[in-house]
Amino acid sequence: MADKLKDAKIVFVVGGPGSGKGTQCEKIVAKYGYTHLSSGDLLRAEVASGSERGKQLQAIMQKGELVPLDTVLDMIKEAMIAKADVSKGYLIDGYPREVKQGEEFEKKIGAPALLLYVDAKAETMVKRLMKRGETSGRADDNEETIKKRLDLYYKATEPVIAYYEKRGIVRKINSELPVDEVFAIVEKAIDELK
Ligand SMILES: Nc1ccn([C@@H]2O[C@H](COP(=O)(O)OP(=O)(O)OP(=O)(O)O)[C@@H](O)[C@H]2O)c(=O)n1
Ligand SMILES: Nc1nc2c(ncn2[C@@H]2O[C@H](COP(=O)(O)OP(=O)(O)O)[C@@H](O)[C@H]2O)c(=O)[nH]1
Ligand SMILES: [Mg+2]
Repeated sequence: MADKLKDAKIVFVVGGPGSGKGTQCEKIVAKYGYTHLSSGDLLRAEVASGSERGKQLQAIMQKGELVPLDTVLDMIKEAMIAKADVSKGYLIDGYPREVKQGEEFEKKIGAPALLLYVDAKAETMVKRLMKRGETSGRADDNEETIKKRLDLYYKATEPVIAYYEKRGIVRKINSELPVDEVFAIVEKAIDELK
């Protein structure tokens, strides 16, 4: 099964909550036809299905904590395999959240060619999430959970960036700029891949 993914072009999209990962991924999809897999969206779909597993996930996500590694990884892998015949490449958005998640991904699926590090100040991220929370309907877009998500990001996810920097595949994107200017930097990084 995993053979299907052997030569897949894989891009990790990493950054704090509200940094603009999803926004940039949409633009990459429109221009390059990559398959966008947001780990958070996959988890929210499971919650929305009302399954027993979904109920457990909801409780964890509402607290801003990380769901068990295998759960997310299995979902991503399944979704990747489903698109393997048509996909030009994969944007893995919001994953890995910790170094261990990256290691397991590489064992079970493959190595990333690029890590897009979407970088914004904490203050900017909080502002964007509070604004998004007005309309997103997301249970975790509230002040208390946002704070926990940020803390966990700095503690668990920033080390992921250092880990891949040693391999020379990190491209840091300043997402304080307007969306289109951010995308101009993103395009350069994606173009280098071809
Ligand atoms: N690999 C992942 C991805 C997501 N989550 C859970 O799903 C929640 C929402 O994830 P995501 O949508 O990626 O949220 P953020 O990164 O906070 O940012 P955004 O929604 O703004 O993209 C996280 O807080 C966490 O509880 C997780 O445990 N493991
Ligand atoms: N000003 C500005 N706002 C942005 C930018 N990128 C995203 N946003 C806004 O910030 C919020 C969070 O963006 P999203 O893509 O969901 O971020 P994610 O949490 O990293 O996936 C959204 O409401 C966007 O409209 C950007 O580059 N500039
Ligand atoms: Mg997102």
